Amino acid sequence: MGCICSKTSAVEDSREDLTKKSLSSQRGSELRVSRLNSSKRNEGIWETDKLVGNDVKISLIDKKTNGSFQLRDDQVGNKEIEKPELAVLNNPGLGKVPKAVEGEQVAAGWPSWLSSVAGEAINGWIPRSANTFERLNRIGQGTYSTVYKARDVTHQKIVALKRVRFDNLDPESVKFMAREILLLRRLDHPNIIKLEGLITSQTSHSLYLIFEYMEHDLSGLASRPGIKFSEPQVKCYMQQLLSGLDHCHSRGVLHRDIKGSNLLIDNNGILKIADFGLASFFDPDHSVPLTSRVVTLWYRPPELLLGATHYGVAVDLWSSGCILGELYTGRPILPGKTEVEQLHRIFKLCGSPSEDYWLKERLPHAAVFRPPHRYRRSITETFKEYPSVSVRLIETLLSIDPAQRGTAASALKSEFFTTEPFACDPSSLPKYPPSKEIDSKLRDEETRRQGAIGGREQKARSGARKEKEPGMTILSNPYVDPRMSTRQGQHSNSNSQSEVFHHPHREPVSGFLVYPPQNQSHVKDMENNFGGHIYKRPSHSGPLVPGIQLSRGGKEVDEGPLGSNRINLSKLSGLVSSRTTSSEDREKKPVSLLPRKTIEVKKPVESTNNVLESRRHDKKRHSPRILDFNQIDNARGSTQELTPGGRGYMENKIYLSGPLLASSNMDQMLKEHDRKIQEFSRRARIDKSRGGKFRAHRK
Ligand SMILES: Nc1ncnc2c1ncn2[C@@H]1O[C@H](COP(=O)(O)OP(=O)(O)OP(=O)(O)O)[C@@H](O)[C@H]1O
Repeated sequence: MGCICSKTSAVEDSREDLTKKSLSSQRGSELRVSRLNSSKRNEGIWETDKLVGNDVKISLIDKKTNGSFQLRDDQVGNKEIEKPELAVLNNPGLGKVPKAVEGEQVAAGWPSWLSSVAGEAINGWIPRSANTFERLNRIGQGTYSTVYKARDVTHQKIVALKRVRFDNLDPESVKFMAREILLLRRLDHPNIIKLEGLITSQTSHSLYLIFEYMEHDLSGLASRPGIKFSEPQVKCYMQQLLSGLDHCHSRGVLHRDIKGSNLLIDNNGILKIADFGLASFFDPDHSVPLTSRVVTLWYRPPELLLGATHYGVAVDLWSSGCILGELYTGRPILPGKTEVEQLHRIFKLCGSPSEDYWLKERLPHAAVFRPPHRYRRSITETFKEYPSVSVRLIETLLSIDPAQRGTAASALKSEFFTTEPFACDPSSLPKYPPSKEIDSKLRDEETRRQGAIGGREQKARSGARKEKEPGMTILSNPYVDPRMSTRQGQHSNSNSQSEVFHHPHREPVSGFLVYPPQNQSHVKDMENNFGGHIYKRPSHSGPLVPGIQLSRGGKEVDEGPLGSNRINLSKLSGLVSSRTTSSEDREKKPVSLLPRKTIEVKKPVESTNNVLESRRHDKKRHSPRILDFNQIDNARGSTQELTPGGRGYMENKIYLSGPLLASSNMDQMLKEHDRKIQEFSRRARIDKSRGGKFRAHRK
């Protein structure tokens, strides 16, 4: 709650209603505005900016920071404005600042393409010059960025520089990037990565975000061989994650991409939420449609998979539940390869939604994704080896109904944190060598390379023998990812197709390791629950998983749910939540050999407050999609039937050669073949003796 009090000069201290008329008359004049944002009251001097026709679109400019916000119609006429900043930030048009400010920004060294489109994001800051940094090594490679370790020569400290990929000639692309900056500037919490500044120049076409340097990310730590997390350590990480999320949510920010590689950890055990590239402002009281194509697939809640466009904090809580499960089991708990498989895994673990849910939520893809039969919830059984308080928190966070997931604040008060063993102090955590997702990827690449060399040598040795074996089965399964063996210390046989959920304690491998098991029965449970599929680590960082179709730059070809489309489930991979799509991406035509069943999906109404989101989707190809949910149940663990990227069997190169003809026919065919050869050589001899030229086509 907040209120606009009065004009500073004329009506100081006298409250005045915000009517169209009063604001109109105050145009260009100063207002003193009190804003109450959660527990904190902010004061600023505001100036009315513009009125647009009869449609009241009133922007107020904060004179202190030059930030602006736009009043919604329903706020006009009220003295009290709740969280006014939300109105600005959900509206991409308000990244702009007045021309005069733009001029000042350019004079301060900002490039005009940035100032003209996203002036608000850089307001009050001065760009840092690239030559005050010494770039060291590359420490992160995302879909949308490359992250470097660097030395800030001016301040003599190590920082992380994130070079964001965007097209500076495309205002939408710039605004999208600017939103990340704007969001980061609004957040201030020990468990949220701090944006310290920006590097660019008037003539530069690129932009670097300067962050405090963090030695690890949770994904990197998890995949480091030999690292075992204790119960207090799991609680310590979860406490920090939920505290950071609580701060985001209380400031009206949804992260929308909580996953291990976005949870950074420093050498003092402090966890910070990073990567706000998919984050968005939201206002629980004035819900506006948002895209459902967010959150990396394995951490994406069912409502988003079902196409929800009105959602809130519960999406981040679901992802946190996945992280908690992962901390215990030592590996991702819902590693789907396609959206349909993801939903299937969710239903198998969390139960399928109730009749009420389908009726109440009316989700766009409900008719398409509704499973043919009901699934029983099996979280308690699946995690029965783990402390009951932890399982209860997993149960809450992984509720199918978003309303049942509670809030980050309520999770922080749960028995998980109030019963022993308590969360440990971050500073007491073990010190690890630098561990980043990129390190584990490099390790995995090396393993794969070694595997390939070994494979070639092996092939050379056995090649002659193989050639003499007609009808031999050549199986090449691109889904078998050598990283599996790195991460899990298992599946040395690359043709294996079954997922075994080894208990971390039994299997001394990398991952989140906690309690010793009492027995091994859960391993079987996990096998059962997870359908025997090989899992791949979803990543924003390019197609390390062979066979998963990611376009150039590692971006998924996103066919967002907005638009009158047909759904192609073989194509609905969505491991990555796409932010932009190149024209090249759009031209790619995936081949699917799956049986086709097409369904029309209605285009949801897009809010004007969500123009940025919708424009991103407008750019994307809206080609037909195909769906067959039932196939998942029939898949019996075979990855052939789940073809991310829609490449189908052909591109997976699964050749099953074998006797094509009955043996009696074969004898006859060989005899005929022999006869023809003899006939040809006889005619060739005759031709030669006649001095004529042998013509192969002669009969
Ligand atoms: N402040 C930092 N300190 C150290 N490493 C960092 C920092 N920020 C990011 N990284 C590393 O870079 C990786 C990629 O960063 P980030 O997630 O922000 O980029 P992205 O392009 O959005 O990636 P993604 O495709 O996963 O969304 C992280 O997983 C992390 O390992």
